[in-house]
Amino acid sequence: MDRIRIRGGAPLNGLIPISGAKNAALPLMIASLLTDETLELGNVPRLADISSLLRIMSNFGVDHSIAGRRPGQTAETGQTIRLTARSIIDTCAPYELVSTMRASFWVIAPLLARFGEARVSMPGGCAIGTRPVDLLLMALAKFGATIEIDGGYVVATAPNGLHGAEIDFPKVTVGGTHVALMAATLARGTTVIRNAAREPEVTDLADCLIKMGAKIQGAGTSEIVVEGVARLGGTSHDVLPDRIETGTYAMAVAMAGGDVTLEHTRPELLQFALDVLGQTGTEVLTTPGGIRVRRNGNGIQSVDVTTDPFPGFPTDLQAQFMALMTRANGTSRIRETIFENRFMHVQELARLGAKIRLDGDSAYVEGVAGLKGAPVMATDLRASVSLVIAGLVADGETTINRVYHLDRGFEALEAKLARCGAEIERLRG
Ligand SMILES: CC(=O)N[C@H]1[C@@H](OP(=O)(O)OP(=O)(O)OC[C@H]2O[C@@H](n3ccc(=O)[nH]c3=O)[C@H](O)[C@@H]2O)O[C@H](CO)[C@@H](O)[C@@H]1O
Ligand SMILES: C=C(OP(=O)(O)O)C(=O)O
Repeated sequence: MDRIRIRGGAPLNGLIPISGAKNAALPLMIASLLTDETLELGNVPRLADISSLLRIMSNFGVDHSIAGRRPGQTAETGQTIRLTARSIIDTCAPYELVSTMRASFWVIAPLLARFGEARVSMPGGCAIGTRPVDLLLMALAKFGATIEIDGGYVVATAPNGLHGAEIDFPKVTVGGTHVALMAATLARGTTVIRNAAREPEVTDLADCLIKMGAKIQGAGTSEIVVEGVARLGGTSHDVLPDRIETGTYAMAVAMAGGDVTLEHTRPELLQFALDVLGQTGTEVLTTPGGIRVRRNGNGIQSVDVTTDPFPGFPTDLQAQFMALMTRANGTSRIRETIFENRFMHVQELARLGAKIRLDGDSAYVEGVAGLKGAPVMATDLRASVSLVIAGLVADGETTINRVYHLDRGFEALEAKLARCGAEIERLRG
């Protein structure tokens, strides 16, 4: 299994290109199941999760091709993937394929909406809490689907198609909103989704669905109204920039010090997190195509944060921010309100010398003068990258095991950091 080795101490200076968002690319790829025409997606990141979803789509009989690089494109431009779900031969998503990744469960919505049936294994994904799918199933039942659980699979049927529905989510769910949105596009009549997730990835999916012919209003607000249509067509769409990757590198610069421009990204995708970063004493400036992050000489101030649905502080940046706070002046309280078990990085950060006390949904991080390199291992994607951030300033060598978690969500992580001066390398095998 690959490992990543970092020698801490080097500041970061230069340019980091931000990839397309994993959490937008995945539902966009799934949306291709809603039409028999071709959906062309640009700026798709090269990630393990994308390959895993392509395997699942191939299993259904979806044709796909990855376009060659066009003139003017660089390795950082992202890949263009064309998906055509013309003749679907199977509507079952098996356990072996679905168990590695949460988003793959969402195929249930377009399969049901277009073919009237789906058999999908209960999902996997990052080990950050129990992560039930009750709200997704509640939404599908409201559309008129019959839902049964059989041998670890959700079996959903709607032989006469779906009908529009009033869906009130009792809590904000990104996956629930994606599923309801996709199902609603082909349901007969009007659907109203209340307490919808406002995450930019939901808006990106809605924008693409609208280009495919869907009638959607209100995406990006907490009430989305969808007028069902008989069929959707193909289109071309570029995946929006990855706000979590953007925030991760911004925090890495805040931690290591230096001056880095994050290219091909947009500050409004993570304004709350950037404001928090500003409060830590890091300079954050908007540039024409991205964000410039700078911290030279001054210390890191502790700041309290609470994770919240968008536009609040994202749970997917909580671990990275905690890594930053391990070196801050003073104590920071970090409250996790989205997932009940998203503190798996605490014990690994402690191996590097961090002082963190857990109390219910809060971590109290007392900044220390220095961290010391050590072998560490993480159990999920964002936790793994928080260890990279800590490793950037830890004295000596930090080796991060189980790099496959990082490969799920960070494209060319070592190359992007090494180009800015980090001493980081992948040890293969
Ligand atoms: C692939 C992808 O986009 N993953 C993101 C997505 O995950 P995901 O879509 O799984 O997260 P949700 O927004 O659905 O989860 C939010 C909360 O709702 C709960 N819940 C959810 C569904 C349900 O049926 N019942 C229920 O109780 C969850 O346990 C959690 O406590 O949004 C999360 C919250 O921003 C992010 O951390 C993940 O990176
Ligand atoms: C939790 C994440 O992914 P998933 O929902 O696929 O587990 C994530 O992207 O941080």
